[in-house]
Amino acid sequence: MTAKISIQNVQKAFRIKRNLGHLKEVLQPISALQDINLDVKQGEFMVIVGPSGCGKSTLLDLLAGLTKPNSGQILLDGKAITGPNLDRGIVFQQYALFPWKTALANVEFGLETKGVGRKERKQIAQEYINLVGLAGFEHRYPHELSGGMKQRVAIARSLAYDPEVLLMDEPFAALDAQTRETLQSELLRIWETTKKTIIFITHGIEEAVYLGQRVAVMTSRPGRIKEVIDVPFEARTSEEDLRSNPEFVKIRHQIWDLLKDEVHRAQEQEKDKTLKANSAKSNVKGVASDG
Ligand SMILES: Nc1ncnc2c1ncn2[C@@H]1O[C@H](COP(=O)(O)OP(=O)(O)OP(=O)(O)O)[C@@H](O)[C@H]1O
Repeated sequence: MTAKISIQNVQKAFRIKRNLGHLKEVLQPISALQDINLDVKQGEFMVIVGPSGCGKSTLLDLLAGLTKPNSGQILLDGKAITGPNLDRGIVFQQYALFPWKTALANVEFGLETKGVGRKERKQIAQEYINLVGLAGFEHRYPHELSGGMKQRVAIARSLAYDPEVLLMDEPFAALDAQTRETLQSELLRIWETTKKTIIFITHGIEEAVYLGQRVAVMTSRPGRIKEVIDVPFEARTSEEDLRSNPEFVKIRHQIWDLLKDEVHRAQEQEKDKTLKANSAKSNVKGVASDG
């Protein structure tokens, strides 16, 4: 069976400006992703977890078609992704809602782009407002909604134009712990209702195990897929408290075992980057005062 999404030998590097201690800046390549291979099945909930700076958002941008790989390709239903398209919905950490539009009008937005007529647009948008549990709040503006509610609007907006795949980049990271847990279980319910293929990016191991049918663990930069872990829970949306289930705890440990060295390495890289930046700054100061 063809995968819904197939990431094949993907590499991505950026050229960054570096000041090497004299006033001239040079462009240096930094490798963000290296040899990423991953297939996601139709209707699957795939979570990608990795340390800070390992290239998770870079991978999501590639899936969204916002940037292109330096080599390799990403296929959606067997066809190469060449740019952004309504076949992929994106939910970011920051809500990215239009502040001058109501919740309903925000959800209508993608449908407008798709050319759906006014009446049908309203009706579909209302359905998705209801699906995300916001009935009664459709005429509120973003500034009148809590963080969790704004994120519900963002999810409704991405689903309303019926994308093939939902791409989510740390969508709950900015929310408080209780709102986050509520939205996690709501998202599972929405996933079961809509049967969408979801690729969800997170730092959080518990979030990954709770949401994912499979969890792809990434290495520190340059990001590679270290291992893909199966999370074999049948009824994920059941009332049972999955988080205290011994199997859940076991998988959480297994993922932490895979991640801890990577997190350590990522922290060292971060320290190194800060030290280099500081020493470049003081060199520049030195050169400037000498002159
Ligand atoms: N546009 C860009 N130009 C230069 N470097 C970039 C650019 N985007 C990302 N990078 C670098 O690529 C690496 C991966 O970044 P990315 O944001 O994808 O990581 P991440 O895993 O999403 O991080 P975090 O978890 O902290 O959000 C980082 O070292 C980052 O500094």
